[in-house]
Amino acid sequence: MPPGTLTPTALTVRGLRKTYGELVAVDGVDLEVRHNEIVGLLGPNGAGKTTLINMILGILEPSAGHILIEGADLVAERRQALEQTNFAAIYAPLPGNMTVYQNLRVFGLLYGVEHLRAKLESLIEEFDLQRYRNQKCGVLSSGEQTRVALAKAMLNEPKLLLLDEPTASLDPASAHDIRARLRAFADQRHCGVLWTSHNMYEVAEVCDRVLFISRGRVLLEGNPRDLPRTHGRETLEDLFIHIAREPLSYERETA
Ligand SMILES: Nc1ncnc2c1ncn2[C@@H]1O[C@H](COP(=O)(O)OP(=O)(O)OP(=O)(O)O)[C@@H](O)[C@H]1O
Repeated sequence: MPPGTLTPTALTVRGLRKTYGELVAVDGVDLEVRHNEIVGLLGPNGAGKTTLINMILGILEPSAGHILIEGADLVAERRQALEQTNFAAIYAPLPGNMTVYQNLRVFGLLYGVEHLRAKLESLIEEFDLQRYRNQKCGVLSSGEQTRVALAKAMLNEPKLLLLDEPTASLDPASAHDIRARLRAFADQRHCGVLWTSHNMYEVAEVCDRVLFISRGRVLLEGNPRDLPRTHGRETLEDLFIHIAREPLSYERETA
């Protein structure tokens, strides 16, 4: 494929499975994330969302299945695949004893970002971090730390962005602002985003498509604005609660 040509998908997952002894945490998941697309990964606590994301990040080894990032196989072409990826989550804060600028610079050097100084300035501007640039990350509020984590996640201009509850600690205005920035990032950079959230209002606003996962399996997939009515529910939250309570009825429906 000629350089610069986009592959059909940012992420393709086939038959992905992860077991811990008897427990099947992820049970044969197939999914795709296309460019310019924000896909919500929804499911109750313990459904397997973080396990799935950790396998896509190459942190956890799958028990079975394949992961392709921008067409590169995560096992056979690991470096090429991971170079196209980045990640942000509240449980993975940046080192607290370094300043915002130092953190972004160190990650920029690790990623081999070209014109790093200019890139850092534009991200500091974009994420409204000017006031905190010389503050140690450990003293920032969780909302401020989230903005730094998102700026870090965009340093290498990933084609696949994995976000585990990116707005969980943000006030409603900041969360709205971050959603708008991520939407713009996906559209302008032709990036695919896989986004986990327990906030159904947010998911309906920002996601192009959602996947409901329960007990490690994808039960439903579709447009978050249409899915509730298709399944006889008023809202995405109603649908979520119903699936979480009665996952077996949806397994039969999709079988
Ligand atoms: N290292 C591990 N060893 C054993 N079991 C694990 C391990 N990691 C996760 N699990 C189990 O795998 C299942 C899926 O966990 P996972 O963290 O992926 O869920 P989740 O959907 O991200 O949940 P939450 O919404 O609460 O973050 C859970 O039952 C969990 O207890």
